[in-house]
Amino acid sequence: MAEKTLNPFEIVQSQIKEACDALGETQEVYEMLKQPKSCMEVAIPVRMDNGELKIFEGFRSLHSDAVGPGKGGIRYHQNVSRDEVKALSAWMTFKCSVAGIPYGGGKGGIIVDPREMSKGEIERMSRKFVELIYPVIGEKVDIPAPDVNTTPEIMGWMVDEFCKLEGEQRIGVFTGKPLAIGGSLARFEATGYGVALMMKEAFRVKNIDMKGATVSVQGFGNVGRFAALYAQEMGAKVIAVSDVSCALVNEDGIDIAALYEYVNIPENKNMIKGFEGAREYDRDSIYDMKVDLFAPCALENSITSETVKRLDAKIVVEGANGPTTPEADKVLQEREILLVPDILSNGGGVMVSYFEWVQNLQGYYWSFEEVQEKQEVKMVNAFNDIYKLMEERNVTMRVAAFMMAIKRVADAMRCKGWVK
Ligand SMILES: NC(=O)C1=CN([C@@H]2O[C@H](COP(=O)(O)OP(=O)(O)OC[C@H]3O[C@@H](n4cnc5c(N)ncnc54)[C@H](O)[C@@H]3O)[C@@H](O)[C@H]2O)C=CC1
Ligand SMILES: O=C(O)CCC(=O)C(=O)O
Repeated sequence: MAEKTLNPFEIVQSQIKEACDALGETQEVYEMLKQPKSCMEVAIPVRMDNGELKIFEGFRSLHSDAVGPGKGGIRYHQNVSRDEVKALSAWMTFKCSVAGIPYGGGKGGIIVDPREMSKGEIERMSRKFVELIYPVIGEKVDIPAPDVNTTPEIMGWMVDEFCKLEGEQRIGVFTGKPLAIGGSLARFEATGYGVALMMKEAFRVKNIDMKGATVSVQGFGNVGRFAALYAQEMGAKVIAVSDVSCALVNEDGIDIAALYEYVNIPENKNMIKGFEGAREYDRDSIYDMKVDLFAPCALENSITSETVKRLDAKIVVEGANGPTTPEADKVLQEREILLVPDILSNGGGVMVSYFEWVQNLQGYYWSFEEVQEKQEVKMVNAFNDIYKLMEERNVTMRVAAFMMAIKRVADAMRCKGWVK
């Protein structure tokens, strides 16, 4: 049977509806949350290296600022769309709420394949994008950060552009910056580290010893590589990883630290293909691995009604945003596979972005260990609260996470008199 929808915006709307119904929330709350407050669309002119002028389409969506300023990354990808950015901004509202940090949700994106551009072209496009979205971002308005294909270096150009327009230092307007200009220690590792912490909690509640437990990770970018690295450090055996180029399998465990070094060699272009410590398959073979835990850390719509049939795992921990479709969600539930949802499990990134922002505003910086300790306490508490709610209300962990998130946002909207 074909999927009802793979449109992430329709998917997030269905998730909001399900949680509002389970909470017995008012129609007003649903109406306020089912779409973003604003979504700016911009045409970004970029002079390419060959002298040609190209126009790229970009977006910045602010889903909600009920709890605080918008917060969320900027994605560069050829499949970015207005609906995708709107959906991602809504997930940010609920992710920040679950994380217990004082932000709403925002997200940005440009329809572009940065692999086809030079560094100079990417820099010019990034700076122009900031100039165009300048009216809707700010340290206390909406605070962007990295996402797919955007890096600390790009955040550096962006913050520089913003501060020039502002005429003063406002470095808290972007997070995920390089350390030399106000980035936080442990931000680069934060999302993947958080995913690994959530793996640890999931193994605990499922009574599976993490030492020697088998794990597969889809995606070996910022999130996937640190999820795999920390999972291995915590004792798990990462037997398969994949990225756009291929899947790598080694039943004795892949040496993730060595693979990390390998992808960082410039000629390997950030890809795992050609690594010698494992067998190579096509990238979708990752779905066929028998493992204790599968972590999708690439893009949306990875686990669909089709691919879910191939999964043989006891736990799924979502590193990506929106990797599981609602139909696949139901199948996982029927098969009693525990799913730790994205708005909880990949919240480590925005949590440490929040710590970066706090450090920027206070002008005083914490050590790597201090940041990771704060992150661990917050994430483990959130896991336990959501797990408890799941048991009490006999719902999935995703519905429980949405219920907790929506309740907090609804309370804020009521306090401001926006809804009854
Ligand atoms: N970077 C961050 O702090 C956060 C990222 N996320 C989400 O995590 C996901 C990954 O983001 P990043 O790691 O930052 O992006 P990235 O650009 O660093 O890496 C993406 C990875 O996915 C791989 N990939 C793409 N298509 C694939 C496919 N069909 N099969 C297998 N691998 C594929 C790429 O090769 C790359 O390894 C996205 O959904 C993003 O929104 C969520 C929270 C925070
Ligand atoms: O670090 C941030 O502010 C946002 C990260 C992000 O875009 C996400 O969690 O999806």
